[in-house]
Amino acid sequence: MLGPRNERVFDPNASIVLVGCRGAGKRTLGFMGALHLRRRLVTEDHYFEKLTGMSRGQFLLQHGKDLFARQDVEVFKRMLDSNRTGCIIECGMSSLSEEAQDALREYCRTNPVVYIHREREQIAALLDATDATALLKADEKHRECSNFEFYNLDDSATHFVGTSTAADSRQPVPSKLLNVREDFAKFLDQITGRGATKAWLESPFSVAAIPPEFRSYSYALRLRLSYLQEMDLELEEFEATGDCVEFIIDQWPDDVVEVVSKQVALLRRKLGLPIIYHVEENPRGQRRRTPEEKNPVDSDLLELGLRLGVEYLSLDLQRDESLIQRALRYKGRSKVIGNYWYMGFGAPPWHDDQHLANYKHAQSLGCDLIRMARFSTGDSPVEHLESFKKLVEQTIPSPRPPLVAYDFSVLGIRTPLQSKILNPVKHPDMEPDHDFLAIVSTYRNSYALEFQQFLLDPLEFYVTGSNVSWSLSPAMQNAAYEVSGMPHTFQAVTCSTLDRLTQICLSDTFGGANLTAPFKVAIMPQLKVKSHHATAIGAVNVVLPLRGKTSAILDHANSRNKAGAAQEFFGDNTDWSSIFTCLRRAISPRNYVQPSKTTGLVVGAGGMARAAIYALIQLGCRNIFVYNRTAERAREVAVHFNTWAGTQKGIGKQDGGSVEIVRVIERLADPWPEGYQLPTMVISCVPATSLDGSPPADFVMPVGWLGSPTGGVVVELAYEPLITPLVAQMYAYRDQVNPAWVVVDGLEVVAEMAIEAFELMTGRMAPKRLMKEVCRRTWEQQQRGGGEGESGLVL
Ligand SMILES: O=C1C[C@@](O)(C(=O)O)C[C@@H](O)[C@@H]1O
Repeated sequence: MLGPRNERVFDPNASIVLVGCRGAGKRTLGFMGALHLRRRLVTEDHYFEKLTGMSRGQFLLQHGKDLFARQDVEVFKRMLDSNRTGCIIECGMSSLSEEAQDALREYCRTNPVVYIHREREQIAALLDATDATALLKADEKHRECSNFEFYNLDDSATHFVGTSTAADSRQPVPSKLLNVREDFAKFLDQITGRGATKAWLESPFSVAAIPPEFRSYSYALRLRLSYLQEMDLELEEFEATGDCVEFIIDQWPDDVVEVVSKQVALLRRKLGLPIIYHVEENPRGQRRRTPEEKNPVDSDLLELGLRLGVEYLSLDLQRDESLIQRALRYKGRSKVIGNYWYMGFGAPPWHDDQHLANYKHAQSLGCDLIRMARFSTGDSPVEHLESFKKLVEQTIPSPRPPLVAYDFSVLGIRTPLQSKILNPVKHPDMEPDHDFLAIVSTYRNSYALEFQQFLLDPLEFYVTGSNVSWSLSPAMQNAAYEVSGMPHTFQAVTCSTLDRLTQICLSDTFGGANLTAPFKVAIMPQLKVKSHHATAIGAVNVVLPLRGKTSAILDHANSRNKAGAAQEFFGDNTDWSSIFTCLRRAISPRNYVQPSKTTGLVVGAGGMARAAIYALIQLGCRNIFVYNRTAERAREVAVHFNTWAGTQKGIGKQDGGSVEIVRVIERLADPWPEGYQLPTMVISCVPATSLDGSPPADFVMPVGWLGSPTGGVVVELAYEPLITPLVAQMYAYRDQVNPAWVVVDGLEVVAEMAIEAFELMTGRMAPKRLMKEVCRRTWEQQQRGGGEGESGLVL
């Protein structure tokens, strides 16, 4: 039997329609979505005016209610019809009419129509009290004429992941709506199917590039709705405790749709992991339900998960046929994990033909992954499961859906590493409680076991360059290895010759290195593979050994954390991406980049300045100015990027000629270049201490360049001292003149670099909060004249 046709895979460029109540945040999300996907934003009000030549209010006054209603629906339909691709369409009040809803239902066949909603109390607070009840009631209809939904979680539902020592009262405030922006971008990437491909093309070794089922080992953190509801959990503490999270719905409160949507939004925001969405048929501790009672409820809940755009839907294939068919028809771009659970005594042994038949059936239904778990009473030696896995490999030609299979008993799963992928794990603080997998290991312990069983090897990692003894990276990386269960080591090694660097890299236990001067550019010719960002910048700061047995990148990526000979290396650049992350986090909605208008200023002309320019380009900025004490070097950098931009589709000319997106400012005394807005993004990449006998740059902004009425962001890369002349100037300016300036200090950026380097080097999510804390703590210890950062080796 074949699975039903998937009804919700649309052309990736199909316009996305946003519907929902007034006050749900459609306009803001529409704006953010259009920026993220680089699409045109069409709003109903604007479209009405464009077609009729007057606003809706004016039309109503002039033509009366009946004509207005007819006109409104006509405009609505035309708006949908003439903008079928390449847009984000924000619907206004018209979507409350029946005729418009019919049109939306029709549109759902070809395009994503997203119902935007948020906590009812919040909407009610925004609306006129008399309106609120009626509007919210009418709003419920939107669920029936949409095919996706996005729960617009209040931004304050997450606090900024930062540190809290006294010195931090000056920490940058994250931009308002940053969380919402990131959640919505992730949602759009999922429903358009562009997320994984984009990550893979840009940086094939990044965590996001390789889905958990394609990693050499991966773990799913089990989180039950009942835990989340009953326990007062700080979800941030679940950071980096799995490769994905399995959200298990095991109770049905009255407002279950609201509760589940909100939990999915919270998990997405706070854990940042792919979600496996599972609706449990017979949860322990709950009353047994009749099939008539449970099938419709569970079927609706499965559909809700798919509407919310979860990455994986877990579907029990021993359930009612119509429930299975409905989920498969609606699957969209979510991957379906087809499950067979044998939970009681008398489960067929692994060599029973039933299991292979089950696998084939799940495959024929179109499942993307297949999961089989079997209650075992000592009747099933480990070898049986292993032979079953081999049988699948030998009899089913590839590509075949990845298999997750394990034995479990009343004591939990047999061993944490039974299945290679999506092994269940729990959070260390969590009681086993009423989980049928009574005991499962934690992520850390399971991962540590991989090393104990020699599946992975302890490796040596480095930060190296001519001046690294004070690097904060060893403290951050070693702390991260410790909490992640990795027996690796990370040390600072002062070295300045390529020969010596090559010697380090050729060791069988070399895991990877962070590079600083003088290697970032000099190493480029020696690298077999580079990310395309590193190629564009012309510099790398992360080097990894390539130990795959084949030339496939996936094979190399999955050989991380393993020792052995490596002759070839991969290079990437986390300097630009960490600056990019810090800028994006700090920029306010009023200063969102508008390519033709927004201006950026980069101070310096070394490797870091190149990374900063590239970060600005990636943010969409096309007016970038560079100032450097030696203007000649700034000119070289400008030529590099202008030539590169000329070869890029969407940035420069199609003929490959040079385009001027980077320009040089010769002197600080010069007025800001005429015809350009004052800068709203400033990145200083010059040292604030004296290096090699030359005087410190001590850069401060000429006051005349600081006049942006909407303020902006200043990113300072130096952190010796932390309060550089520029940071001090900006604090004062912010306090006395314009509070709309945000200052990001050097520790914030260097922690972000280390986080991204950890993920590239190990393929695992970094414990971000911990690394940020260790960064500040180590820096403070160094200031007091001691601490971990000092212990670099000199070679
Ligand atoms: O600039 C930095 C920071 C760093 O030098 C460190 O010490 O952690 C490591 C470099 O790779 C990175 O480019």
